[in-house]
Amino acid sequence: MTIAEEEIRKFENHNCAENNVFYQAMEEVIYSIAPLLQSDEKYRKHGIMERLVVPDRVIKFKVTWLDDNNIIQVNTGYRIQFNNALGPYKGGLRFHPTVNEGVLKFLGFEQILKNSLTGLHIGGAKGGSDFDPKGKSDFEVMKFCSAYMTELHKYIGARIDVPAGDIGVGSREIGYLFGEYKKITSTYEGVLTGKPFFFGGSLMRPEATGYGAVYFTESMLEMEGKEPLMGKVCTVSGAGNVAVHAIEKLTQIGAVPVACSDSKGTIYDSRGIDVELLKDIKLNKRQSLTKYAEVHAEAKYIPIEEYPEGGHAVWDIPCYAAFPCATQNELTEIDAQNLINNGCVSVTEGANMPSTPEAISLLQSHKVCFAPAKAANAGGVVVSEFEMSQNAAMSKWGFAKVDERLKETMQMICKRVALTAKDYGVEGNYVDGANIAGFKKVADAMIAEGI
Ligand SMILES: NC(=O)C1=CN([C@@H]2O[C@H](COP(=O)(O)OP(=O)(O)OC[C@H]3O[C@@H](n4cnc5c(N)ncnc54)[C@H](O)[C@@H]3O)[C@@H](O)[C@H]2O)C=CC1
Ligand SMILES: O=C(O)CCC(=O)C(=O)O
Repeated sequence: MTIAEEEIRKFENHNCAENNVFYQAMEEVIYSIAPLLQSDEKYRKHGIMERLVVPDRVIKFKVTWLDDNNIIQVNTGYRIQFNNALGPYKGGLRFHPTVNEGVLKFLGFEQILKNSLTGLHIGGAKGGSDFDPKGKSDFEVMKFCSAYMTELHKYIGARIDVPAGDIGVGSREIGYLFGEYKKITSTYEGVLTGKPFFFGGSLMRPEATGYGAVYFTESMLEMEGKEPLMGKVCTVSGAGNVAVHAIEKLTQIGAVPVACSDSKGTIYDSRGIDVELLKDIKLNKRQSLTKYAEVHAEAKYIPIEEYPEGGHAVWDIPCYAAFPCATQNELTEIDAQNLINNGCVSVTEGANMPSTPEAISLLQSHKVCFAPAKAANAGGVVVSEFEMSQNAAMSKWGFAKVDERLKETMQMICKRVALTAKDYGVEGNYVDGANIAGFKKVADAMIAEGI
């Protein structure tokens, strides 16, 4: 039995229906770090994996709120504080009907290693609720956020745990959450990141994840001796915060992002996505992507039901570089095969774990440059940490400073991941490089801090 198999066997009890995505994330990490466990016995001796896969605490609570018809609604709220060996717990909040403990454990676990890769002092956490903001009025979202914070405020603080946004949580929700925290605690502190700029947010936090994924890709392509993105056709899935800003940065650097998607369908616009229109439809008005095709008749809208099951229309559009920026396991083996058949050279994960393990193996075996989420989408949490620094110092950084530091950090992460992969005999494998480098730093801190 190999070390990886031995380790995976220890954690078989985590493999149940609710934990399937958590188990998927954990299994990938164990396979990647096996050479490290083999070469340095201290990690097993100190039971690092055993300690890392169990969150420090899982906070689960009832959220009761009144809808616009004065009917009582009940949701479940969570905060999973996973690991604070490197700094205060840090990670987003997701509001989506699919949220459960298993999904948040996967996201929190990934966040530990992602935050470690940034080189900043931030631990890993994730939280959220099964509340669905879709179709709710602003007032209902506000009431839900207030009720959620009524419970959450007991567990967070600028030096304890600093939540931010994720799916379904943008600056509107962060604003309401911050307002309630301030009201309950009478404290004006950097307890949340992703705040609107005019009351303590950092410039560029909304753009950071998407921009960062593009910076990472440019760096990876250069390191792998591939042509840069300028002039190249790109495809992006999703149409939320990460996707829109990836499209915006691609457009700024002269690439041609031709596609985006939401849970109902895909837009293909061969002239390049009109990013201002997309922002207005998805980020301001929260409308369906069909509106895009109503304005630009030349663009094609492909409803999800018109594409064969098992694959996704967005990955069947020829591209040089693909950016999955929607949600977990949205890029399947069938999609990977389509990308390969169409000559795709690189795949960058803007979303968290958007590619299935089978898709990753296939892409890597065909030498497609593959940038895993925990490295490539770290830009969001990096600028969140910049926001924490600015709040702590009561200062404000200009756009150029944030952008420059974000770019530098993404380049540093890319280099560190590539060099780690090389050191461990898996040159070009950014998945293994990211897992080993991320794990090693947290593990060393856990050993140094004792049990
Ligand atoms: N917001 C951030 O700063 C960060 C977000 N992420 C990850 O990026 C991904 C997207 O997050 P956000 O853009 O913030 O969320 P968002 O709520 O702004 O947007 C999500 C988008 O994905 C679309 N979507 C959902 N399910 C889909 C599906 N099955 N097929 C196609 N589109 C689908 C939605 O319609 C929406 O347009 C998530 O995996 C999140 O965890 C990762 C790092 C930071
Ligand atoms: O900005 C943050 O604190 C967390 C962002 C996040 O949730 C993520 O990186 O997945």
